[in-house]
Amino acid sequence: MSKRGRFITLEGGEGVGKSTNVAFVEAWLKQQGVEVILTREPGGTPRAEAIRALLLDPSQTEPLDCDAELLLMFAARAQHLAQKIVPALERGAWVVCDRFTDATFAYQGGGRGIDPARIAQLEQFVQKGLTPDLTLLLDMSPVAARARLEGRLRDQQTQRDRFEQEQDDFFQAVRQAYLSRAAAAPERFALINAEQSLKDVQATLANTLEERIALWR
Ligand SMILES: Nc1ncnc2c1ncn2[C@@H]1O[C@H](COP(=O)(O)OP(=O)(O)OP(=O)(O)O)[C@@H](O)[C@H]1O
Ligand SMILES: Cc1cn([C@H]2C[C@H](O)[C@@H](COP(=O)(O)O)O2)c(=O)[nH]c1=O
Repeated sequence: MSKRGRFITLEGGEGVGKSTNVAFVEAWLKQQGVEVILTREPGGTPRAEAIRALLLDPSQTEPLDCDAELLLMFAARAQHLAQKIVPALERGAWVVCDRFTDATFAYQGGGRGIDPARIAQLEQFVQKGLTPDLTLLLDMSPVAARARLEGRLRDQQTQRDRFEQEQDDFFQAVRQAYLSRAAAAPERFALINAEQSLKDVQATLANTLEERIALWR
């Protein structure tokens, strides 16, 4: 039987560079000879991506209830875990995921104000104890990150999704919730200053991966 793979997540607010750096982490791990599955949340499988579209769609006029939003996040996660993440880890592949449950604590907890104890109940119900081995938290000021995001939206000519339409105070609360979680679990989290140049962010990521992976050998 092959050894269980490792589960690495990237987290942070909007526009901090997760999509850019998740690809860097994948390439770095592949260079070490590891089989890597790159995925994202909400989404990662066809049915979970359908739930993502519902969650991000900015065109619906009917407001989305906060509890419904929370449950949809966990419904997508249950599908993603069952169809993709758990089978990959069990056959020994490493899974690199752009956002996971820390995003729920940050956005639905910090941003929407849902009691973290209720989120923790759903986490236990859906994940049954499965948590990431390493979480790379890309941290920067939401105001500076918004400027980056605006550039990307202009280049790609896309409109803001339902979360990207939130105001600065929402993203400040998201950032604080992420930082509190990182402070409470330093053995799992690595805090990365995302305000650096891309070259420096990626050098920090490579050093962090090297150090943390050495501890797993
Ligand atoms: N360190 C950096 N310095 C300057 N620009 C950067 C840096 N990292 C990423 N960018 C640019 O910032 C923009 C946002 O990056 P990216 O799409 O990777 O962020 P994201 O965190 O995935 O955003 P979202 O949460 O909306 O998915 C992109 O145009 C990207 O090229
Ligand atoms: C997993 C997860 C995500 N979200 C939010 C955060 C983002 O605004 C979107 C996903 O878009 P991205 O461009 O892929 O970052 O979903 C959330 O609110 N709660 C979650 O659990």
